[in-house]
Amino acid sequence: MLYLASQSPRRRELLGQLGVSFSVLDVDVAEIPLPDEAPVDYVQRVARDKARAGWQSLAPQLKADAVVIASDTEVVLDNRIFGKPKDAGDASRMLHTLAARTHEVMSAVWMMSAEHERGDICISRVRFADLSEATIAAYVASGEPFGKAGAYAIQGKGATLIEHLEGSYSGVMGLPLFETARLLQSFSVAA
Ligand SMILES: Cc1cn([C@H]2C[C@H](O)[C@@H](COP(=O)(O)OP(=O)(O)OP(=O)(O)O)O2)c(=O)[nH]c1=O
Repeated sequence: MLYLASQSPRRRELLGQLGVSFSVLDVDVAEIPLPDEAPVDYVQRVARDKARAGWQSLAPQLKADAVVIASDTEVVLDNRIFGKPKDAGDASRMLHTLAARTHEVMSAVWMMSAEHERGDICISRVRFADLSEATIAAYVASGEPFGKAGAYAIQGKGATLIEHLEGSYSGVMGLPLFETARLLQSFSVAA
């Protein structure tokens, strides 16, 4: 049985796109970078922590046949990590910083079974248009930035802020499907 350790509706939708059946585990892990932790290390550590928390929440009798998958997505610019905005001011500051620049979206996936645990990372490059004050204010007021790394959603109105994408659309949205399918196959889960 496959378990997705995530509260994100986007991840549910994306994993569903692969046509595999799965159950959802609610996990909540602290997302705090360690001092001097590189963004690539941070995103992979958090994905692993989420998968391990999901694994621990499983009843012992389910573990023999279980595969748990979790993911983490962060926006990175100039080595700074932009997670989910705390409030409207935070969202607005993030969008101002990202405007007219190219940032990276790092999405890590981690998978565990009784025998193995392993993960992968997908890094995409996203260029934002030059955003006016009014555009940022209207976008923040729409509510879409909340709960999204970097304060935008490529799958929503946030698409209108993006001039160029190099990489994986599903990775930016929260679950890189190429890497996920490859990992599922390596755990003998058909995808
Ligand atoms: C950049 C970007 C992020 N996001 C979302 C995906 C993730 O849900 C969120 C990043 O936060 P995460 O901490 O990766 O995930 P989460 O807390 O929402 O869910 P989980 O329970 O799995 O930990 O940002 C979009 O939906 N669209 C985008 O374009």
